[in-house]
Amino acid sequence: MIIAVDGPAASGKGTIARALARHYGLPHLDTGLLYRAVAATVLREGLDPAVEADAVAACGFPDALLDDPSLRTDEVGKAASVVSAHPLVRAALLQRQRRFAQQPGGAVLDGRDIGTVIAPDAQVKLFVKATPTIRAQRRHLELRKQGANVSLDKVLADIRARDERDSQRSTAPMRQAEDAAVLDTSFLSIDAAIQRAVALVEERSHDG
Ligand SMILES: Nc1ncnc2c1ncn2[C@@H]1O[C@H](COP(=O)(O)OP(=O)(O)O)[C@@H](O)[C@H]1O
Ligand SMILES: Nc1ccn([C@@H]2O[C@H](COP(=O)(O)OP(=O)(O)O)[C@@H](O)[C@H]2O)c(=O)n1
Repeated sequence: MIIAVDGPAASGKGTIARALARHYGLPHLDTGLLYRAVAATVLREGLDPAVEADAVAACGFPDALLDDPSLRTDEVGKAASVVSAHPLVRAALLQRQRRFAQQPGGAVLDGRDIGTVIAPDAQVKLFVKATPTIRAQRRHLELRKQGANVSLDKVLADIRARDERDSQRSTAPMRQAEDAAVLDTSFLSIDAAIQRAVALVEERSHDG
């Protein structure tokens, strides 16, 4: 079974995807990390995320970089959103994600375009969302725990800018697949959101 989990920043899609992978004993890929690895490589080399050739040159990053906690910073997230708009960057990362999705036994992937581009035939597609204010509060808390000193207003402005860039780009924009089930986590605890996600997977995987 392939489970595709998409949604905007800090909606809770990673938390849900990890929990589903555990529940069903499936491997999980956080595809945002691939774009973050490209972005971190570009920034480290003093190159410009907005220049497509600079970002493409960074697509050969070593696998070990995916475990680096510095990929989780806000600065890298923002640059990831910039590099991910380049069609050649998306093309360079496509096969790796498709191979992961199509491994025998299935997989859980989370990102922005899993249900629409990477695994359009996935048996189960979830689109996880929450209001921008709630997502900003969650991300703010996370950044504070990392020791970052940033205001809630700034985090909210960044979330809105990222939503805009991710949904307006021409290649593989973030959007809900027509056959995706929406899971709004705004007023759900983490446990309740996971329970709801498992219930949706059960419903959908028995449908067809
Ligand atoms: N339903 C929820 N209620 C409260 N906090 C949540 C919920 N889901 C996730 N979080 C927290 O919000 C932050 C972002 O969640 P995450 O799953 O990483 O989002 P995404 O992968 O969509 O960016 C994390 O700190 C996570 O623990
Ligand atoms: N499948 C994906 C996953 C991430 N991305 C991009 O990568 C950026 C970082 O993704 P992420 O999932 O790590 O970010 P968060 O949602 O955790 O903040 C996003 O803003 C997207 O621009 C993408 O374009 N396609």
